Amino acid sequence: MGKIFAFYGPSASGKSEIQRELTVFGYPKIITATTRPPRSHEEDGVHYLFMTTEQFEHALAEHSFIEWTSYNGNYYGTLKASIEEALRQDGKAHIVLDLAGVLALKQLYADTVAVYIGANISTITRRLKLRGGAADETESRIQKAEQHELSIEYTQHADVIVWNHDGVDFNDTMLRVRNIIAGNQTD
Ligand SMILES: Nc1ncnc2c1ncn2[C@@H]1O[C@H](COP(=O)(O)OP(=O)(O)OP(=O)(O)O)[C@@H](O)[C@H]1O
Ligand SMILES: Nc1nc2c(ncn2[C@@H]2O[C@H](COP(=O)(O)O)[C@@H](O)[C@H]2O)c(=O)[nH]1
Repeated sequence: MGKIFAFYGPSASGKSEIQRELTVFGYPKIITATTRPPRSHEEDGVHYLFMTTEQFEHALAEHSFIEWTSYNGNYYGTLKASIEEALRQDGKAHIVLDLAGVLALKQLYADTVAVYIGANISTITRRLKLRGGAADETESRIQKAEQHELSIEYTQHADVIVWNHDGVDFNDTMLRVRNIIAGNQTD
């Protein structure tokens, strides 16, 4: 049976970059679904399964998700089928969720490893402003980070914490993450 590494943390802490690198190293990514519009570089079936609200609500009515949430006015959810597929394989798969999603996954699959990817607020602010997009959404992401996602209440559920703010060499971040997945380091 496979094992799942669930990454969570504030916006722009580097979760997607880490996932991208892990797929290069052959670790399969579990793709979640969203109704958020794709960013300019994002592809359907690679970054997310991009759905219309109608498609998402239909899947919800069919009980296709093991968990789902609403964030900044968009739905996000984890398809039961994608988790089952990952677990059928013997390898180690990774997924990006919020804390509630991680806890829901852990409840179903107790050996899920929760990996918090953090970055300080100045890094988050800088990276989000660089990403561009709607100013009110950027502000909301910064506020969520400041008020919740950097708090001890949020980080305390992690099995392991990795800080990836400006000044941390991304190669070192990846080395740590790969060691965690290989089982060489858990704290
Ligand atoms: N160690 C690092 N040093 C410098 N820049 C980084 C580092 N890690 C990630 N970044 C950059 O920060 C930006 C945000 O990263 P990424 O999209 O992976 O964050 P995220 O946590 O997935 O964000 P979100 O939850 O908002 O989707 C990207 O432009 C990425 O290239
Ligand atoms: N509970 C879930 N949270 C999810 C899922 N897919 C992504 N996310 C989280 O949503 C926010 C916003 O993501 P973004 O791509 O718009 O920046 C972030 O915290 C993700 O980790 C999911 O299926 N379930």
